[in-house]
Amino acid sequence: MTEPLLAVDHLQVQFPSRDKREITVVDDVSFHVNKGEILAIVGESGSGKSMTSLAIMGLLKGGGQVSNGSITYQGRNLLTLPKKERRKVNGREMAMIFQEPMSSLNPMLRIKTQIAETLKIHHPELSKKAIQEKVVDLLRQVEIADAESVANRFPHQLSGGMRQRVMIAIAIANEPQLLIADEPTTALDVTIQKQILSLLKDLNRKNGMGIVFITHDLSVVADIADRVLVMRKGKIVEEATVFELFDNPQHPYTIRLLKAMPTLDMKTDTKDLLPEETHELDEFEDAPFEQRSETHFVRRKEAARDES
Ligand SMILES: Nc1ncnc2c1ncn2[C@@H]1O[C@H](COP(=O)(O)OP(=O)(O)OP(=O)(O)O)[C@@H](O)[C@H]1O
Repeated sequence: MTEPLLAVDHLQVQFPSRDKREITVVDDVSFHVNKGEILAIVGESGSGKSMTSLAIMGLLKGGGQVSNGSITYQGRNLLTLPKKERRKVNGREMAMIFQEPMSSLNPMLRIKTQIAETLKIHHPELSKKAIQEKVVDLLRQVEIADAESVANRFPHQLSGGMRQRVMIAIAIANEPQLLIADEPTTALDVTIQKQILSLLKDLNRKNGMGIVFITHDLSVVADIADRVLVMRKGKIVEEATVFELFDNPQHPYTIRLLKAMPTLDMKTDTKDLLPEETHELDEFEDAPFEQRSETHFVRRKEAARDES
């Protein structure tokens, strides 16, 4: 078997508490990401998804620490890597995007300056002209039409969707093999959300970039994931391919999450739903066709069947 891109083994993350006892927020978590794969981590708020990804990136704050386990990226344990080496990994080999791009963009700097900075850190040999060209090229890669003009703007002059595209441009600037996307579409409206998902899928296909996609939204999982981890209270309760998860969920928590998701597949199975949930389902069935994200899933399933 080929070596995975990322292997997380028995990861434990703890925070100190006032009474000096440690609070465990990620508990004995093990999983891997293969090259070119999209792995979704799904679970309710507080289940430990973000803490897992921040631990991978070495970005835990507020006293949070990896207290046990290992994180191996392309054969190297990131937890024991010297600081200088570790810094080289972030941004160059793996990158992260967040729900709110404004928290990562500097409001005082033009978009071109911010993208150029990332390029310069990892490629000091590039000339000014080469960097300028690469900035525009990156904006085009994230499907920004008027790339030259956008490069000259400040973050507040862009819409939320455009800012997320800029963040993706910064993340992919040095062609990382792994992108960690923490709820990158949650703050966006449905249409823009779909465009960003489709962009990430394209980048995954074209560049073979592995993606860890963190979300609480199962319709996003159905749309984008190859494999899924379900997290609850800091632990992984289920791991499956996307098709297995939706067709044959094993853990009661996964089943509960799926039941809370209005889908066409579940249209005929409403016996376990509360009256208000059935009402929501009725409303959903009246919703425009394109809002029914499960149709993507049905299409994906058909395509996978055709391929095999
Ligand atoms: N500074 C901190 N000190 C102690 N506990 C913390 C701290 N920051 C986060 N936590 C706890 O860690 C747990 C996991 O949080 P995490 O952000 O990983 O959840 P999540 O699944 O990503 O949820 P969300 O979708 O809301 O971001 C939560 O119970 C949270 O309260």
